[in-house]
Amino acid sequence: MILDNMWGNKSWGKAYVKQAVNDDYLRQQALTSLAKHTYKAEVMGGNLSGYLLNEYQKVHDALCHIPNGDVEDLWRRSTTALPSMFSNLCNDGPMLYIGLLALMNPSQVSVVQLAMLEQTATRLRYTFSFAKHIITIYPIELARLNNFYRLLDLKSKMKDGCMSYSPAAGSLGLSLEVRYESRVLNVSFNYPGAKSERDALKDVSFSIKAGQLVVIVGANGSGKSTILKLLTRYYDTTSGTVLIDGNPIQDYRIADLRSVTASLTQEHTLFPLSMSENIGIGSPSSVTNLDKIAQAAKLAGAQDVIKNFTDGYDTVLEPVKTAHLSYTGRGNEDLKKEYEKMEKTINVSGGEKQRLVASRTFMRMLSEDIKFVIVDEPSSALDPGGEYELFKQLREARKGRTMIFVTHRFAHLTKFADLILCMKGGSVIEMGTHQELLNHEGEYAHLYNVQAQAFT
Ligand SMILES: Nc1ncnc2c1ncn2[C@@H]1O[C@H](COP(=O)(O)OP(=O)(O)OP(=O)(O)O)[C@@H](O)[C@H]1O
Repeated sequence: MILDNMWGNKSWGKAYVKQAVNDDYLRQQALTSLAKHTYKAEVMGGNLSGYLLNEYQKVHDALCHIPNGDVEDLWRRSTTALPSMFSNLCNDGPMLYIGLLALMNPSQVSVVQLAMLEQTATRLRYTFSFAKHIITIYPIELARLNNFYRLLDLKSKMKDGCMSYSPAAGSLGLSLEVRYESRVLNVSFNYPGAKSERDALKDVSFSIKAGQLVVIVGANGSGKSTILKLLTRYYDTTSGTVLIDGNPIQDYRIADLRSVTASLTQEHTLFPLSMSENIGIGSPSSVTNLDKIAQAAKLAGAQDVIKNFTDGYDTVLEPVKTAHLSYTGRGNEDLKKEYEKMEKTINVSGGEKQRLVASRTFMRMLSEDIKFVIVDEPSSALDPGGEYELFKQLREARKGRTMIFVTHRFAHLTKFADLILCMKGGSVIEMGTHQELLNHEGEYAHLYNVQAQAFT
């Protein structure tokens, strides 16, 4: 009985399954999970922390600031009996004392004294209840909230620049629509803490004019993705300079650069949010614009994926854990079935996931003032027809913006490219157009012919 009371009230030793069904609570859990490391690149790259913090604050207010924990954790905290035993003692203790006193010496205790004592005891009980909240719940809640804010306020460790990158800041006489010009001069780079002797990039130089379509090709590990990371300032060069519109990339505010960049990489992932929010978050200011979301889904070929689910755009993907099966209930088949029914997850295939993620990038391209688009192997799970269509739509949605593709399956893309960079061992070994490089009969021609043969 005492153990039962101390360790979680009435559930001690019993088998049970519980589920949280409150929409606000579930959204709070989903938003909290976005502070995890797995989403870091996406949250940073999409400048999403402001939007997510705002959404978190809304749901936190809607829940009247109840503690943020998983369903079992919450229940235990609200029902653990030690504090309530203590507050009961406060209530009953004085009465017990007066009762004993009255038994031993009835003449010393009046009815008024009894009433006053009871009132005092009630007040004390409230005081202890409040103290219980402050002592046990509030610090935990505060720690979780702080953690959430800290994780979402993902400040880059790099020194930020102070120059804004706004449409009026163009240089080199470029038109306002196509101003994202990159020049990489004698750049070498090695990843911080990398064990390899070899630099990831070694004395690389090239120039991309605003509005060009560039394709980077080369073997695994040749440095293709690393170039994109330097051009979007996820890292600073070890030596050499990266210029954006004629200015060193370090001079610009990082958030400004991110705000004009749309990316689609293999690291992009789905969030535990609805399909529509997963797409709409590509442009937080248009997250409720369902027409635009549908247009973005269509461009990425995701509309059929969405139609497959009864709840369509409202389907919540990779939902958070909502149910709890008690330890003692694990051997109980009926309870287990009940639990599995409650905890069923929404699964999408790898290719469907890539289409949904690509919809987010299209959303960004449709709604934001994007100057630079990077695409890094976003289609490994798509069938060849799907990949061809996705690349075609991306090319067409480009509308004069600077765009860089990194892909191994480039045969249907490079003939549209203004510039191809062919990489090997961290260096750009050839650059030019498709025809120039074919005529050169070097590494690019070799890679191209290997791909072409596979389709003849
Ligand atoms: N975060 C990292 N830390 C340390 N080394 C890294 C990191 N990322 C990449 N590298 C190394 O840097 C080199 C270039 O990697 P990069 O990812 O740019 O190649 P890639 O050409 O894009 O390869 P793939 O075609 O396989 O995607 C490789 O030797 C790789 O092992």
